[in-house]
Amino acid sequence: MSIASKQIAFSEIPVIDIENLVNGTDAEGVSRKVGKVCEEVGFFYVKNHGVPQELIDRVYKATKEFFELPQEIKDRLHVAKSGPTLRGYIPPYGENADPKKTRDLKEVFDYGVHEEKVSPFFGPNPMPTEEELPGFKEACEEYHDAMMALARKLVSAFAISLDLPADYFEKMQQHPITIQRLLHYPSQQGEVTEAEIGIGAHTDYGFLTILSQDAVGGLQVRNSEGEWISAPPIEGAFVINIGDLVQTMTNGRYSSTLHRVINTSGVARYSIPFFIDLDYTAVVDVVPTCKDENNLSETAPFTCGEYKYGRFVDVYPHLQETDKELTSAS
Ligand SMILES: O=C(O)CCC(=O)C(=O)O
Ligand SMILES: [Fe+2]
Repeated sequence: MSIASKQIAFSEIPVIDIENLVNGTDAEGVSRKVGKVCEEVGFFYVKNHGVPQELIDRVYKATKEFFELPQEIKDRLHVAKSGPTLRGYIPPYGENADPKKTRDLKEVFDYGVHEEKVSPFFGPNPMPTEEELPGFKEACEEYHDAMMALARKLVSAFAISLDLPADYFEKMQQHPITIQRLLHYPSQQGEVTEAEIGIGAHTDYGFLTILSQDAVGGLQVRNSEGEWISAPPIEGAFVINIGDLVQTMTNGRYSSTLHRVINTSGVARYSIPFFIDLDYTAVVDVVPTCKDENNLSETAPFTCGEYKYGRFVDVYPHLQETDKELTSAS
C-alpha cells in the first residue's frame, strides 16, 4: 500500500445515493461523499443512478442466453481471434486475474464500441448473429451507452472531490478505452482453495468500474487489515470501484482495492462490469492537487494503453503464447 493511503479496516461497503449528482442539483455534496469512500475503501454502492431496471433486466437475460449458446458458437467468438482488440469470448481458465496463485473459473464475453479499424483495445465487436441470439447485440449496445453516460457523471464527481474542475478528466477521455464485460460464474462444489475460484484476487487496471451483480453474491473486497469483506448484492444498486489509474493519479490517496469472487451458492452467478479507462495515448500522471514533493509516485508518468496492455499480457495465457512465439522467432 502506498504511504499516502488512507484506507481503513472497513467492515462493510458504504452506500451513496447519487440522485443529486445525476440530476445536477448537488454534484458537490455527492462528490465529497464519493471522495471520502475512495480514500477509505475504494469501493462503494450507488443507488438512484438513473439506469432503467428494464434495461438491466434485458442485459441479464441476454447474458444468460449467451453463456447457454452451443460451445462451438462461443468458440467462434474466442478473444484470441480478435487480435489486439481483445474482445469476445473467454472460456474458464482463459484469463487468470491472479495468475501466480489462482485459475479463474469464470466465463467471459467482452465487447466495446464497434469500430472497423483494429488497434489495441479498439475494433469490431465479435457478436453472435441475430438468428443465434435475437436482441443480444441491441441490449449490449444500449447497456454500454448507459454505462458510458453514468461513468462520465462519476468521473466528474471524482474530479470535484479532488478539488479539480468538474471537466478535468474530459481531455483524457475523448476516445477512452472501455470494456463491457458479461460474466458467468459456475458454482463451486467440494473443498474450495485459492488455487481455483471464480476470479482471483486483483485490482482493476483502469480508471473506474461500474458493476452490476445478480442476487447470488460472492464478491469480496480486501480491507487494510487484509480481511476479505463481503460485498453482497443490493437490489437496484451498482458497485463502483476505482482502478489503478486513479490510485496512481491521486498518488495513492484513493485506493484501487483488491477484490475476488467465490461462488459456492449452488447456483450460477452472473455479473456485468463496465470498465472505463483513459484514451490509449493519455499520459497517466499525478493530478496537481495530489502532488507531494516528499512522496513522489514511483510509477507515473506512463501512458494508459501501454500499462493496460502490459497487465493484459500478465493475465491472458493466449497473449503469453503470442509473446513466446515472437521471442522464439527473433
Ligand atoms: O463479478 C464480480 O462481482 C467482479 C468482477 C471483477 O472483479 C472484474 O471483472 O474485474
Ligand atoms: Fe475486478
